[in-house]
Amino acid sequence: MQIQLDNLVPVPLRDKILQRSSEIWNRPVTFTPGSFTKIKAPSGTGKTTLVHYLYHIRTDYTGQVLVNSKPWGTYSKDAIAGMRQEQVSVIFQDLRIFEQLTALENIELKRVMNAQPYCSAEKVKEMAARLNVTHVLNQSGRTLSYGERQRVAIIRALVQPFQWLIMDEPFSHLDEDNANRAAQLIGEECKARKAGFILTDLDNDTRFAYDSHYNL
Ligand SMILES: Nc1ncnc2c1ncn2[C@@H]1O[C@H](COP(=O)(O)OP(=O)(O)OP(=O)(O)O)[C@@H](O)[C@H]1O
Repeated sequence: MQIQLDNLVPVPLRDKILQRSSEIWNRPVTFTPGSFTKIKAPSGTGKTTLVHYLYHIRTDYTGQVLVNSKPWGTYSKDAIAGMRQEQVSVIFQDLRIFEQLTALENIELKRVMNAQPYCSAEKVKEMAARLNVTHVLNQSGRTLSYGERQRVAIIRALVQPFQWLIMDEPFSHLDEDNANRAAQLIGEECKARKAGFILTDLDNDTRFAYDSHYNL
């Protein structure tokens, strides 16, 4: 799955963006399949906006987001749903944990979406143990801490097949040890699928051997 940007500019940020230079906005960008890609930007400059455009849940932009050379908007709802099940996974900044479900149910919901689940239930337990959330798997989403939610959201994103993983500040609620554990797991899972990722963050970091860096 190829993702490209063609002179993408968010309508609400148009004036601000056109006053400065950016390595993402208002220019052609091709994300190389399989590459580990970091997009760095200060708070409030559009990281979450970009992630929502890449996952096609917001479309208030000029220019285009191209998926396999076709604008997102030209795909049918079924085709988009299929791509979100098989080809592109996401970790939102606001995590989107269903509070009426347990942590494990949040993960299972995604795991069994494919008739042939990509991950076994056993594998979920292994990932939970690696990220130190085994003890909260049966706890209500409502009562999870933000750090626990973030780790559950990471596991949930990793139980499906994907060619691209899109992550919006995925370690923002984690201490150093848990962030490193999560990064290691994400890196392994991407390599196992020969998948790439696009990660947004505020600062420089050395958690991954990034193939590409962009300033938003
Ligand atoms: N739907 C919208 N309509 C108008 N303005 C918006 C909309 N969504 C976000 N903004 C504004 O766009 C700017 C960028 O927001 P965004 O959430 O993308 O930034 P961010 O880089 O992810 O920030 P943070 O690091 O604080 O999470 C902010 O000034 C925000 O107030």
